Amino acid sequence: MSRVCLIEDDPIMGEALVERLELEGFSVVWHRTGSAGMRALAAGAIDLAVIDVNLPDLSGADLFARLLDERVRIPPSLFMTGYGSIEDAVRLLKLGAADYLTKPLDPTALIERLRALAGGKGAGTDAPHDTPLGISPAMRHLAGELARMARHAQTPLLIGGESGVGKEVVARHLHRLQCPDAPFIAVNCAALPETLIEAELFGHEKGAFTGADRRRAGVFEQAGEGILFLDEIGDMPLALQSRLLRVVQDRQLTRVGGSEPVETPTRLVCATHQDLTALVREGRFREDLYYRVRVLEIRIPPLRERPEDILWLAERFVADYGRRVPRERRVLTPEDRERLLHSKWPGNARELQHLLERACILGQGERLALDGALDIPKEQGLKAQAQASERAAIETALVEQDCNMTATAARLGISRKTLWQKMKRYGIKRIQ
Ligand SMILES: Nc1ncnc2c1ncn2[C@@H]1O[C@H](COP(=O)(O)OP(=O)(O)OP(=O)(O)O)[C@@H](O)[C@H]1O
Repeated sequence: MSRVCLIEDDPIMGEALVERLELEGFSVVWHRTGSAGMRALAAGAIDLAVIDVNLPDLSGADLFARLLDERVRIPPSLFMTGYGSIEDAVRLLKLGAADYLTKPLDPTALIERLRALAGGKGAGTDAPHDTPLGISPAMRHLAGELARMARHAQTPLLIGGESGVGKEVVARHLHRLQCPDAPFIAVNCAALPETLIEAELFGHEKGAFTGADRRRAGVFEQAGEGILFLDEIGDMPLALQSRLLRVVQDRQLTRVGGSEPVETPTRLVCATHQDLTALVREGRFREDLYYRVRVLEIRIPPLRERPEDILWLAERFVADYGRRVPRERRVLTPEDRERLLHSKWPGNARELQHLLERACILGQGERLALDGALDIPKEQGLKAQAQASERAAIETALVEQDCNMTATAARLGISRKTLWQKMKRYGIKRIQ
């Protein structure tokens, strides 16, 4: 059953719409202010939104723009505008709204548009936007598991799965379900130098080591009652594993150079693309910590094992591009879809995302340029693949930073000069 979020302040119209939508088989949550509606949309688990443009606290257009700024995954949204507010409607369409209907509203037209947006299947069926993680049976099941796990707010969770499969996306989804108002802090254990991990995790007291000129909270403390996401937990050095174990066991930590214990209510969510059992057998991961971090466990299947999600993800990535670069709205053709379905996606969702980003950037009009973007044959070896991935990263950063060279270079962690040289080498043009 499709879930509709109705944001409408008029009590009579609101009541009537709720009644009609429910009669038509939709499940409805009704909010009378823009801020309450925004919170509901940000919390996810909504398939479609119907939003009045004139709300008491903020306009529907501002609500939509704010959600975009916060990079919330917004469900297909229909706006209801008063007669004569066509400018608002145009602005909304440019921002990525699905459509608008003018008041006085024709409820039957509204239902038809909602059915079309729910995948043409109507309410009560499995719409493409039914879950925030994917439409495959595996991802639907996983979404259900996460909803249950969210109720056990202190139990550690281990997320397994190949690289790029969406482990952080799943952790963030759990956060939205469990504690959207508390922090979500992500740390990649593989990316931190060994000497820094301890202070980064547990914080340090003033004078704990050279350069520690003030007390600093570690990520555990920063996460507070929220979630600490430790990515690549298999790469954590053994010495630190025992410290982490004590913190998870005792639910308190001691800062580096300190002696006072500090309580930690944080939920630990760890992720790994490695086989932790094998690491335990090889003596590279502590067995006791292994049991402690995997009290709850989920494994995200690779994309090739859930082909139903390929086009679902693809549509989202293309729509994301359209939201970020509204003047360039691209649409997948049936041939594009066919080609995407036939790839094996060894790099999973991340590979699909990079490919589509690149194909959108290179595309023209409504067409994506899948040619070339798709053909990075593995036979060309690691160098060609690394270059293709470097090129995609540069193009993505350029789009995200609106082609601002300084910001793009900073985002990529390289100098402007290096960025220019690489753009020249790859023939990347600044697209304004
Ligand atoms: N269900 C999803 N919906 C939308 N985007 C997704 C989904 N799954 C993955 N992605 C996108 O794919 C990319 C990779 O996802 P993510 O970083 O969560 O993977 P990961 O498994 O944590 O990767 P790694 O093992 O390399 O850390 C991200 O940019 C993410 O936005």
